[in-house]
Amino acid sequence: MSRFSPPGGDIGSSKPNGLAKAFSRLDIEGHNLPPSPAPSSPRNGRRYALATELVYTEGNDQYNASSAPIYQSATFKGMGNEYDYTRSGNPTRTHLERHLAKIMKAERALVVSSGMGALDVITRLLKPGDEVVTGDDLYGGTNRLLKYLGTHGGIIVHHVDTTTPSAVQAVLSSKTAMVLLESPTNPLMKIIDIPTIAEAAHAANPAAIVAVDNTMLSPLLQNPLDLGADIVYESGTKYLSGHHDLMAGVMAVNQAALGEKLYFIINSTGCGLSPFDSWLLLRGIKTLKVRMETQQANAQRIAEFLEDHGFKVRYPGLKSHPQHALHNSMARGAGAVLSFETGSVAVSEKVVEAARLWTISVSFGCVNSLISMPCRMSHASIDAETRKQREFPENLIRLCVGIEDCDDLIDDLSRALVQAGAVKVELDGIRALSSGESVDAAIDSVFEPSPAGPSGTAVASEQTRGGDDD
Ligand SMILES: Cc1ncc(COP(=O)(O)O)c(C=O)c1O
Ligand SMILES: N[C@@H](CCSC[C@H](N)C(=O)O)C(=O)O
Repeated sequence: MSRFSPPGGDIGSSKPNGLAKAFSRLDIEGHNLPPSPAPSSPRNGRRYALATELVYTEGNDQYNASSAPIYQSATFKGMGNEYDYTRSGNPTRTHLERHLAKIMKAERALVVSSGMGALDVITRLLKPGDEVVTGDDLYGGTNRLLKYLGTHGGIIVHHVDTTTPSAVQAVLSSKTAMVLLESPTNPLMKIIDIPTIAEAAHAANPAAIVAVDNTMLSPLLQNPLDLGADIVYESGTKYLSGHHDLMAGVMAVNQAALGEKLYFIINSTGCGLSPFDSWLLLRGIKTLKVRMETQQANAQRIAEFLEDHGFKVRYPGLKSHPQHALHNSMARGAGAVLSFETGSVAVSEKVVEAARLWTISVSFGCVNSLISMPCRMSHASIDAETRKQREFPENLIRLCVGIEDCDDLIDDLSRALVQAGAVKVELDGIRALSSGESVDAAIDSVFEPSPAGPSGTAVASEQTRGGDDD
């Protein structure tokens, strides 16, 4: 029996039930959705809104458990049943996968042990001699895996500026087996024209697979499958789970054959998500909308705050973002990651260290706000020479905005900027240093008796990280 179309489709059941019959696979918009623990179409055929789908899952567990049970079992008794061994399939994982297929508007979703695990599964579709076209701003781990495949797997990888479709077009050919995109990119927040590039890739080679990493936005804000991608994947470690308490990778497709290939690799390599992590991820997904909306609103305010104070800020929610309109044509929001520059690596390090509410940490998507320096942390695996060639700003600070009170976040950031000497303190507030302005002078000006600055400025010269309450 295919794991894709089990009878009944509900957790804890191997028998057909009424739901599969009552709800057509095709909704009114023509989405061909899998049998699922959460019916996509209410009785009038209209699709439920995502907010409803995120929280609504249904099962026919023998005790009517309202929370999907965790099938913490490696093996299942019997012969020829739907489940025999958790590497091949587990009811808790299946429940999550069907729920994800629904919210990702996909025919099939699959979950593995990390985002990198998902990319490993996807790139196992390649064979030696195949060409991959990808960006010049990518998550460091993605860059690392592609470099490994280029060195040891006989894959030819083209890193080009994917913000310029003509640069992509120039390297596309019948040998292009995969186009791998992030939009927004991590950490420069560049926006990629997914529909245009997907169309060009398929024109160059109809068999080419366009894979889009949607980690930055989650299915709440962007659906790359609707934009021409063949595979969308995400690090479920980030927004989908939301609490930095699990690692997961998610893939979704609309082509059944492609789904079967990915499933074959997962079963063969044994990277399927564990039952407990599947359950945790299912729980996290339910609050995706409320978390992301608060995080995004905070991010927008913080991006505007930094821009208003003279910093170069990269956030697609800002009108000044060069691809603001393109982003809005593909997505329903700008997400909650932004990056900005101070103009000096030393100053940026001081800002990161001076922040208190903003935890120094890699990753993003958590309810807590995080601050990092990509070149020292998440992107340190890209060697310095390559970063230089790709004009990666070493002084870049990345902010991953959480759900805290936004005024508290801005106060803490203001104080850190002042304390680090990233700003001049003027009569009417703080201002980013212009290029050539001395950091020392700015620091001196903080220590001089000066009129009160903005909120947080007055304490800046007294507090240090690890001070009074640490
Ligand atoms: C954009 C992006 N894709 C993929 C990954 C990999 O995910 P994971 O850490 O879950 O392996 C990360 C971060 O790690 C990421 O930032
Ligand atoms: N040491 C890790 C760094 C993980 S970075 C996680 C995340 N994608 C981010 O962008 O912060 C590694 O080497 O992979």
